[in-house]
Amino acid sequence: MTQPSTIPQKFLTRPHELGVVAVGFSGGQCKPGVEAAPVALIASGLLEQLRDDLDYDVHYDNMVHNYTDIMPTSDSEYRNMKKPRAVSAVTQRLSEQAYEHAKQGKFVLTLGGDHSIAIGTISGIAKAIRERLEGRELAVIWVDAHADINTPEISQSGNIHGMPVAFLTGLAKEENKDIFGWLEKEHLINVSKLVYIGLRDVDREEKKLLREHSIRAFSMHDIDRHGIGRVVEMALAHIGNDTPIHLSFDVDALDPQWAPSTGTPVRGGLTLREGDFIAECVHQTGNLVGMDLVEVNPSLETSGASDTIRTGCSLVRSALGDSLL
Ligand SMILES: NC(=[NH2+])NCCC[C@H](N)C(=O)O
Repeated sequence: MTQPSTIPQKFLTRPHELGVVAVGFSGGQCKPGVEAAPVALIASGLLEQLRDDLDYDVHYDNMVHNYTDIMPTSDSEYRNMKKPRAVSAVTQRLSEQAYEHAKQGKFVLTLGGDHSIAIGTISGIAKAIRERLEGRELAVIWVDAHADINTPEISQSGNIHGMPVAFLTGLAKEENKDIFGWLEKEHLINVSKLVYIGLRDVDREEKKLLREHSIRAFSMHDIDRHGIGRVVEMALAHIGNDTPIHLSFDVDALDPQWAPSTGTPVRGGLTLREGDFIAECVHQTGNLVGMDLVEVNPSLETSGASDTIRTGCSLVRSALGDSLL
C-alpha cells in the first residue's frame, strides 16, 4: 500500500505540511459544474489519503471558496474578456491565500475550479518564493491539452481559462486594478522557466506566441516520438535542478478515456500512467512547491464523472510522493 515519500524537499521549510485551497470557481469559462470539483475530490477521500497514507499534516480551512462576497455586481466584457472583474477578484484573493501558505514554507495544493485560477495560485507562490529564497524564480510545468496563453485580443473564445499563462508571463498586461492590474512584477514568471507537456489543441495565434518567445513545449507528438520518460527528462533539464517548481495540471491533458468529465476534452491525450508518471517524476526532483488540479467537471458526464475524479486524485497523490513500490 501507500507510504510517505522519502525524497528530501529542497525548497520547503515545512515539507510535511500541505496548505490546501479548495476553489469552487467556474467563471473562466462558460460551462457550469467545474465549481463542484473540490467537493467531489474531497468527498472521494483525497485529503484523508494525503493525511493517512502519505503522512501529510493537512492545513485545510474546511471551506470550498466560491468568493461570492467579492463578486462584482456588473461585469461587462472588457478587451474581449468574459467576466473579467469576477476572474480578477477571485484570482487576486486566491493569490493572497496561496502566498500565505507558500510564505510559511508549506506545499500549496489547490483544487479548482477552471484553469483561470492558476493566475491566483502561481502569482501568489511566485511572490512568496522570491521573498523566501532571495529572488529565486518559480518554474512552472503546465500539463494540459491547451496552451492557455491567449492574450485577450487573440483569444477566439474570450474565456479567461484560455489566458492564464499570458497574464502570468506578462505577455498580456492591463493597468486597470480591477482587471488584473493588481499583478505586479513579483507575481510573474519567466517564459524561460515555463514548460508545457501534453499539448494537442493550440490556437494558431498561440502557436505563434510559443514560437516567438521560444517557449519549451512538448506536444503529444513529442511524447509519441520520444516516450514520456525522455520528455519528462528533457522538460526537467530545461528548468534546471536548482529551481522550485509549480505543477499546474489540467485534467484534460489526459485522454478522455481517463478523464471524460471536463469542459474542453481533446482526444489523443495522455494515458493515466503517463499523467501519473509526470507527477511522480516532478515529485522525485525534490523541487516541487505547489500544484493545481483543475478542470474536473463532475456534471458533464454521468458515468465518466467518477473516473475523472479518480484520475484527479491519483495525479495529486503521485505529485505528493505516492509511488507504486
Ligand atoms: N483551460 C482550458 N481548458 N482551456 C481551454 C482553452 C481553449 C481555447 N484555446 C480558448 O482559448 O478558449
